[in-house]
Amino acid sequence: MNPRQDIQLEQDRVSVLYHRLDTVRERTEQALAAEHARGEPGGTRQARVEREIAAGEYARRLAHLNAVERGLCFGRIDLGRLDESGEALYIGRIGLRNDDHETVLVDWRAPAARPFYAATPSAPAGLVRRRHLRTKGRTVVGVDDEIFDLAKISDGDRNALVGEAALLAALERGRTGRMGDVVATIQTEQDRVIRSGLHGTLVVQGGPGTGKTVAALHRAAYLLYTYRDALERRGVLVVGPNAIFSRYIEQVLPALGETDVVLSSVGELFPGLAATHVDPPEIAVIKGDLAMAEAMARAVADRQRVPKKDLEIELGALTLVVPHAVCVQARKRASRHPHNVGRKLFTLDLLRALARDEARQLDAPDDPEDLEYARKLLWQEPQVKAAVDGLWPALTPYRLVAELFADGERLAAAKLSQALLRPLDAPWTVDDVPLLDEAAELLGEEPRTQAERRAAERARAEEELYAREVLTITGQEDIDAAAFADWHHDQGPDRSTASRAVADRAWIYGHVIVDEAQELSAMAWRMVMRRVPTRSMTIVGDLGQTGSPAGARSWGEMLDGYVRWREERLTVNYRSPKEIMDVAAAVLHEVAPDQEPPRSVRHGEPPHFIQVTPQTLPNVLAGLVDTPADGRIAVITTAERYAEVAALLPKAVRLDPLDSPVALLTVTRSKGLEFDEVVVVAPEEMAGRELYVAITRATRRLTVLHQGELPATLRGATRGV
Ligand SMILES: Nc1ncnc2c1ncn2[C@@H]1O[C@H](COP(=O)(O)OP(=O)(O)OP(=O)(O)O)[C@@H](O)[C@H]1O
Repeated sequence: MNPRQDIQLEQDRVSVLYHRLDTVRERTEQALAAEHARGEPGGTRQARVEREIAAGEYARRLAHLNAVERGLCFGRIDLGRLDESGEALYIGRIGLRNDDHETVLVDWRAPAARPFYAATPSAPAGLVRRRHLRTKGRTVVGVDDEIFDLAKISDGDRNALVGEAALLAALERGRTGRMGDVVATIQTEQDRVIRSGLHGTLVVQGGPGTGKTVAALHRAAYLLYTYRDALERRGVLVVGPNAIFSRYIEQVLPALGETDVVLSSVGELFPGLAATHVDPPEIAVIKGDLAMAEAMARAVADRQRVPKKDLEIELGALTLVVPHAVCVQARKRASRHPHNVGRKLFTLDLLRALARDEARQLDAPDDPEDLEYARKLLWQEPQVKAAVDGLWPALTPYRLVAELFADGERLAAAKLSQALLRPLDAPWTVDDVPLLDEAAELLGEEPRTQAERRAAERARAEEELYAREVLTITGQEDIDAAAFADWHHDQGPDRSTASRAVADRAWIYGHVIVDEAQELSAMAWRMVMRRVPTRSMTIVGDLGQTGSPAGARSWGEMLDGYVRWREERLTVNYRSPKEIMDVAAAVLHEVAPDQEPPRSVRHGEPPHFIQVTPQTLPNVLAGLVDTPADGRIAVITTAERYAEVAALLPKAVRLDPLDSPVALLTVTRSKGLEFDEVVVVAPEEMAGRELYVAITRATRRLTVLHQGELPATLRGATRGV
């Protein structure tokens, strides 16, 4: 068959698949419309609930069907023989069946699709051919074949790329400013990461551009497909380095049909706060150290005081007294509990003692009911409240941490450095967030919230009971009563698992993915681990790129205390051409000699090195960013140089870095992103690891502008160029 016939053959098949998609979509739309039509006001509560749940399910299904329009089918595998007797499976973004319930399209995540990604010439997994279909809209524009012929395997084939032509075509495309999915071209080593089981902690170590982020996101989609029952209710959390990064990746999962995943950065993990400020390195190191957990406990204990002598409270003509020993005993009893729970016990003990003293002074009989009444009255006295607040105040995490850092004596009591001192109204930093979380654990809930929670639990139990009844009456016992109650409680699909999870600090996720994980401090790990007691996690990062002074130098250092983890490595760089990666490898060798640089799959332009002076920098920079380019440019510099360079690029600063044709970023903010062209300004002022991150953001062209002498590692590289 010649290529045109192949394309025609596949076009026929792809047209059938789109036709099927249209049919399924139409049927779902009709079913949804029918549910809405039934939705006239009135009817029993039970009927309304049934309608709502069915409509929600259809709406979800419809959104999913709409999401897979682009690139519905992208692959075909042939098993057995390449003639009529062989079997061909088509691989796509979702699974489809015909009216006879036969599979006509295999979901990329289904076990049957696995050979499409995992087969190599030396281990073809029963395949005789793998075919990538290139489509534009609904039209097949090309096919790329790999024929597996065991007789002709060479050594080089053992490391072969899956669908090399399709892969290279995907990599050559200009970047859009948003990460896209790669379902059609997932590589074998990435496939291993994606399909690794749900249980336990998987660490994925890989150099820049090896597809750690993209593989982690496809893994989320795979896990949700394969373990939907286990994950749908608890949800999946993806933690990234900052909000720009979250926006950079936010389209990947919806394009794979998954919308119910929480994307967050460490600065956003405490509900109600979105911290972006960063501390100076020496402060970040202190706040990130695990010793901070004990210091926070000391800071809380410091807010649980007793007077040096007896406690005396003047109430009109009376002076009520609580003996010192009673105060000490009350504190001892209460301090075994979280602070805000302890406050209640402490208060009760003091009120008891005060009521007894009052009765004694008034010669009143020692009657338990009278005493209880007296206690209640005493609690209404402002002097009593003020005394308790002075000794054992009700605290929120914000108040505890803000007052700790604003008071030298409190810092000293917690055995913390005075370097942490700052104004009471200082903005919250990213490194404060794990401390607020720690504080929330130590403080426990405020009594009022606890009462609210109990009420909510009662209401919840009633809802589940009601849901069970509805499902039994309507003969839908296969639907999970708790999920049904959730849905009903939330009045439809709007309040999804994700939106409930985001708002609840104590939410426990079914799986947590941490990206750029090398940047997390020990305290940040402590916070993340609270959200996933099962330790079902995927941790992706690169120890060669650690920028935070409180970040990881080894995975064991951060993780061994929590879990026994397994590791996969990604070794191929899909982002930067070999010429750029060679320069990066020299830098890596200097800063992290134990880390292996990834192998690039493409060739391109060698990097350009230009020496500038303060006088020539504006013109040189303007020349680089003004030249009409067919892609997106990032200018990357240090935090110290940012303002100076920003003055030269006012437009770049005004626009969103992900949408602007020219973006200006500090190294920290460029983490995880990529651009067609990168201009590095002031490499001589960057730490080695920063330099490594900056130069590995480029997909096509790298220009390095240096004023002083080039860093030694780059000097070697220029000689080779
Ligand atoms: N199998 C693939 N097919 C097509 N493109 C791919 C594939 N794997 C990775 N890429 C592309 O390579 C680029 C780098 O991927 P990604 O950002 O996931 O790498 P990373 O390892 O997270 O990098 P970094 O450590 O620098 O953040 C992205 O544009 C991604 O889409």
